[in-house]
Amino acid sequence: MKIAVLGAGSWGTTFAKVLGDAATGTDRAIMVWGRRAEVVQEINSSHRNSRYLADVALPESITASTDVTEVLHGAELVVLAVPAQSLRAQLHTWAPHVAPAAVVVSLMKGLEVGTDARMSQVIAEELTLPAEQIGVISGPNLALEIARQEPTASVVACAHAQTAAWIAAVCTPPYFRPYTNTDVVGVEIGGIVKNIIALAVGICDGKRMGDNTKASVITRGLAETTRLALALGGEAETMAGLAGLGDLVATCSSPLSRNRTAGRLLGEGLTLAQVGERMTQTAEGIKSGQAVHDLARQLGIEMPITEAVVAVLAGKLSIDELGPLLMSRDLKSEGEIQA
Ligand SMILES: NC(=O)c1ccc[n+]([C@@H]2O[C@H](COP(=O)([O-])OP(=O)(O)OC[C@H]3O[C@@H](n4cnc5c(N)ncnc54)[C@H](O)[C@@H]3O)[C@@H](O)[C@H]2O)c1
Ligand SMILES: O=P(O)(O)OC[C@H](O)CO
Repeated sequence: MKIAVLGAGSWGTTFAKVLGDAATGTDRAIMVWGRRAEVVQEINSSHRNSRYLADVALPESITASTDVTEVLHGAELVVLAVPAQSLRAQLHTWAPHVAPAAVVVSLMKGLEVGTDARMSQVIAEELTLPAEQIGVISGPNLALEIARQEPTASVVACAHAQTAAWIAAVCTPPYFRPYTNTDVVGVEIGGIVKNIIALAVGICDGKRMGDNTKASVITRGLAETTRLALALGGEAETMAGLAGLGDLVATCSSPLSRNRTAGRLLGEGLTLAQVGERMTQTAEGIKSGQAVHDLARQLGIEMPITEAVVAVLAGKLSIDELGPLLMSRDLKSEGEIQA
């Protein structure tokens, strides 16, 4: 079996390792596409990607190339792990090389700015694939912890349960346990919005705020994530699961999170441009925030934390105004779905 992983960053490389470790001793071949020749060369010569994963050793079943034609040739499973805003343009180039029967899986947690499309929708449009050939993997999945083989659960979502089960069976090494779900919308929305909530929690960290504040942001963040997911046809149970609550907790708690780190730097007083200079990896919430905000507006969904974070990112609200703005909202019942 050949598997193509497009994207040799933190999560793409880690997931290639998951795929390799899930099939030790078989003839599975995993080929990774990377933009940077030096990263590709290091994977091939030393079985490492030190730029993203320090000294983690990669399985020998993984090879890499900068030539996407070679990587996609004969791949029955194609895994996508590039920044969300770059996916559509990349797929224009990649589409002719994807086998018509291939199953394509998104590892990405972003919403496309301008179209408000989820990554599974971008894939369906650009590759003209049916829903049964498109999967999504999301959950509390900080790449470095998984690369270090720390036990982790995740969610494999596909509208067709059989495809989800097939994908899950392919990516189950001893340290990674995927659960299946047919709620693609809910799984994607959980992964997208938690990045924005993590920016807010990071801002709290940067302002030296305590755990009550952060727990309040996380919990109300889950409430607004759930409102958006339900409005789009997602399920409440998904938001209480690994791709909802689970990912929100992991991302908002971990110093490894790029989104929480970006928020912390903003909270410490850096400008967005200065944060961008410091970050060497993708913090999807910074760009997806605007798309989530636009989508919520269109649907008439209140997402006050997202709205406030987006206003901060746009320079329309100062960090010091953020807390008072959220605290001065009208009082309401906790159970109000549209609150
Ligand atoms: N790192 C994690 O812990 C983690 C976990 C789960 C999901 N994700 C999601 O996976 C996706 C990829 O994240 P990552 O952590 O691998 O990011 P990363 O920043 O570590 O790597 C991104 C990769 O994409 C490449 N890239 C950058 N710009 C590109 C472009 N314009 N076109 C093509 N390739 C480009 C980079 O060279 C790099 O190889 C994101 O949506 C992220 O939210 C990440
Ligand atoms: O580092 P972040 O903030 O992109 O989060 C990584 C993963 O999505 C956590 O599940």
